[in-house]
Parts: sequence; structure tokens; C-alpha cells
Amino acid sequence: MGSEALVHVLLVSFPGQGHVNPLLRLGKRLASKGLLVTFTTPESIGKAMRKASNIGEELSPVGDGFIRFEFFEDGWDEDEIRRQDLDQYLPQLEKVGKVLIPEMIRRNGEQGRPVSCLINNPFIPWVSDVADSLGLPSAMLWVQSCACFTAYYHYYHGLVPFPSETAMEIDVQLPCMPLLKHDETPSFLYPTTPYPFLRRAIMGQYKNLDKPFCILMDTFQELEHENIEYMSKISPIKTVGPLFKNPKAPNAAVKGDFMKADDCVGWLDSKPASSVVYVSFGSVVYLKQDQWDEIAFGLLNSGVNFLWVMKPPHKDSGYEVLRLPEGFLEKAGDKGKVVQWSPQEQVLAHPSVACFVTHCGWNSTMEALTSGMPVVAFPQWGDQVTDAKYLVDVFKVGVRMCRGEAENKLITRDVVEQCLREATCGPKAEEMKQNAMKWSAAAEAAVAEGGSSDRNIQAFVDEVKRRSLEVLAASGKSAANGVADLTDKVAANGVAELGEPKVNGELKVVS
Ligand SMILES: O=c1ccn([C@@H]2O[C@H](COP(=O)(O)OP(=O)(O)O)[C@@H](O)[C@H]2O)c(=O)[nH]1
Ligand SMILES: O=C(O)c1ccc(O[C@@H]2O[C@H](CO)[C@@H](O)[C@H](O)[C@H]2O)cc1
Repeated sequence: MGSEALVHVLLVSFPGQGHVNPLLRLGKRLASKGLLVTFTTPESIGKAMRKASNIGEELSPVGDGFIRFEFFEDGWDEDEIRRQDLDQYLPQLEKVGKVLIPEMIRRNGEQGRPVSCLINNPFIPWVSDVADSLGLPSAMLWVQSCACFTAYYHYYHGLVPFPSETAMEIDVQLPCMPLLKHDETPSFLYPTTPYPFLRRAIMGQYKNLDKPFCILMDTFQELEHENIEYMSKISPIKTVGPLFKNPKAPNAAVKGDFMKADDCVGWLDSKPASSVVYVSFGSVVYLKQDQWDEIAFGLLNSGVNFLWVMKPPHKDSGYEVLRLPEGFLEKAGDKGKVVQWSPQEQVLAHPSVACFVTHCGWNSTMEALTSGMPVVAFPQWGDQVTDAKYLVDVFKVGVRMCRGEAENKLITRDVVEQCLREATCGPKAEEMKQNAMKWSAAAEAAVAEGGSSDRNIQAFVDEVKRRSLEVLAASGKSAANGVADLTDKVAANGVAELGEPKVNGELKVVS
């Protein structure tokens, strides 16, 4: 086991599942390279995470480093419905976060864990301001594709025309990208988007884009090559994906699920190879009842086995609680399983699964590509419509079932059935599977030792370590002072055994 400096980074996450997952995965990757990582997000989500997985108070060893959790109160009562309204919740998070995150950093310093760098994900750009005010470096993890990053960047700076009130249906040409039809550009940018608060949340990140010294991205060089090359000249981008593949230190026990996953792996085990269609629309998309019914009948009529995620909406979200058609489960019998939340990583890696009907959130997109899983694209809004375009026309691993919520079109059971057939049998299905397997191999290579993402992570870790010495020097402490306390505490509670600190402040980790 080598010796590493236990440099401490604080990861601050927006409390959404699609944001927590990639940031936590980044945390595990950084820890595996020998950093001490603290992950924080509001306590309302901390509570859900603790209930769903084994997250405790202690340090968890990950590769050569450690990860730990600390949550902060967002200042609202447990059942405050304003959390469902980002226009109200984001300013509240900023108000309390600007006080509580510096306090957390101070406390950690007093406890022998001086923080050397802050990393946030989108929607909470004020984290860079906190870092600035404390003289700490900050980085941002972009949790969508480089293509979407490019689109938002060009929109923010007014560099190319986007659909507007006077020209709603124009195509958009962005550098190093295929021509996007109006409804293939991230839909928060449409003048008619019902989610202007999400546009504001994303644009807020662009307003602060010059503050982080590095923009980490959950994508990989080989996947969006030209685009990444182009944007790297404009922004300090480092691709580090796919983050959910961590070859060196998976530590599956450290998970960020907000809901305990239902057991469905035994059921998948009982099914023949490549016979199951997995259907999930992520954590925030909710379809309407009539669309749900059409999908249900399409699944039944196609005769495929299926695993379908039907997550209950938050009680204050305003979404209707969906029902399955009368007699649906009886008709499906053992061919179908409906769950509230799935262990998606395991499902996508399962040999019984043939394809993934997905809303094309970026995490689901990366997880599918990396698992060699063909998709049926059912995007609704935001980056999903752009991801669907890429999955189908660029990566060539998908058939399109829908163009997005803005089209306001009911996708009938016949279309559902036809798409499922196309994606599961015949030459198109074979071709998509082959392409998906190629992306999977490229993804594996990117995160393997010496691969493009691995090199970028290593370079980032080296830079954080270098900057940490500057930070400590500026605060008049030596690195050894900073970590000595931690050594005692960890050894005392027996979570991990650490050796004596060396004079240069490095710790030998014995695991
Ligand atoms: O039943 C489910 C559905 C989703 N996910 C995970 O939730 C995340 C969803 O992120 P994504 O970007 O795909 O969509 P969002 O939920 O943000 O719209 C992904 O990591 C999925 O693996 C899961 O574990 N189980
Ligand atoms: O909790 C919310 O209000 C919330 C969570 C997640 C949202 O966007 C999702 O984020 C993913 C990563 O940016 C993205 O790929 C996915 O398509 C989105 O659904 C929005 C709001």
C-alpha cells in the first residue's frame, strides 16, 4: 500500500438524485486516489440516504482514501412544501449554505481535517463564492453531457441563435455538434418551457463559471471527442467519466439512493438472457396517466418480459399518483415486475436485460452506454431531449419512442410495441447492441489505469494536493499539523488503521 497525503476535499451537492449520484461517485473516485472526502447535502436528503443505505457517522475506506458524510440543515421544517419550488428553495439553500458551509469547514479544521478544496454540482453556484471568501480553491462537477454544456454556454453568451418567441422552430448549429432541431436543444431554453426556474438554476451556474479552477465532467474523451476538444479551449474542462465505473475501489456499500431499492435481481436471474425490457424514467420525471396506460398495454402486447420502475411522487409535488390499468399485473403474470425503485446499476449489468426504456437523464444515459445496453429513448425535458438525439443519431444505440414533453403527443401502445420489438430483436437490435458494447469497452478503457478519465482524475488530485500546500502555507499551518488529529481519531474508533504521519504531512494508509 502506498503513502498518500490525506488532503481533504468537501463535496457540496444539490439535493437531487441525479446530482447526488455523480458527485458521490466522484467522491469515491477521489478517495480511491488517496484523498479524504467529506460529502454534504441538506439533512432532509441525508435522512433519506441514511434510511435507504448504510451511511453512518464513520469514515468509510475507499481505495487509498476515505469518504465520510456530514449533512446540514436547510433551515426549514421537515414537511415544508416550499422545498418543491426551486425558485424558493435555491435562494434558501444559498442563504443558509453561505453560513453553514463555512462553519462546517471551520469545525473540520478544528477537528484536524482542514479542508483544501470545495467541489459542487450545478444549481448551487454560491459554493464557489464560499470557497473564494475562505481563500480556498473550488471545482465544479458538470453532471450532464459536454454537448449540453456547450449548448448552455452558447446560449448564456448569446453566441448562436436559439429558438425564441419570434422564431420558435429554428434549428441550432453549435460548434462540433450535429445540427439540432429546435426540440433537440435543451428544453429549458425554449421560450415556452414550463420550467423557467430550471433555466434560471442552470444559468446561475454559468454566471459563476469563471470561479472554479476546474470543471469536471461526467463524460469521456472518446464519447464526445470533438466537442470536448473545442470546449476545453474555452473552459478548464476535465472529463472524468463514466464516474459510476470505479475499477479500483467500487465500495458498493457507499451509495446515495434516496429510496431503498426493491429486490428484483432474483427475478432477473430467473429470466433467459436478453429477454427483459427495463423501464425507468429516473427520479424526477412523471408521466400522465393516459401515457402510463399506453406504455402498460404496449408492454403487455409486445409479449416481452419487463421490469418497470413506478416510483411514488413526493406528496407535495403536485403530481398525480399513477395507477396501473385494471388487471394489468394479473395479465402480465411472471412476465412482468413492477418496483418503486430499482438497483439500476445492477439491473443494467444483468445479462437478462435486453434494453432500457429511459427518459435519457444523463446518469441513465452514461450508465446504459457503459453497461453496453441499447435504449429506447423516451425523453421529456431539459438535457434529456439532447441526450436522446445523441443516443439515437450519434452514439447509435437507441430507437426513439418520443421527442419530448413539448410535443404534447400521446405515444400509443402500438408505437410502444413497435419500438420494443425493434430494440429487442432483428438486425437493428443487433447493430445497437454491438455499438453499445463498443461504447462500453471505450468507457472501461477511459476509467482504467492510464485511460483518459483516469489521467484527468489523477491530474486533478495532484493539482488539489499542490493547491492544498499553498492553502496551508497561507494559513500558516503545516500539512502534518492538519492531519495529525485525524490519525488519532481514526485509530481510536478503529474504523481504519492509519500509520504515523510523516514529516512532510503524508500518511501511510494501512487497510
Ligand atoms: O429505479 C431507479 C431509477 C433511477 N436510479 C438512478 O437514479 C439516477 C437518475 O439520474 P438521471 O440523470 O438518469 O435522471 P434524473 O433522475 O436526474 O432525472 C441514476 O443514477 C439511476 O441509476 C436508480 O438507481 N433506480
Ligand atoms: O430535484 C429537482 O428538482 C431536480 C433534480 C434533477 C433535475 O434534473 C435532472 O438532472 C440530471 C443531471 O443534471 C439530468 O441529466 C436529468 O435529465 C434531469 O432530470 C432537475 C430537478
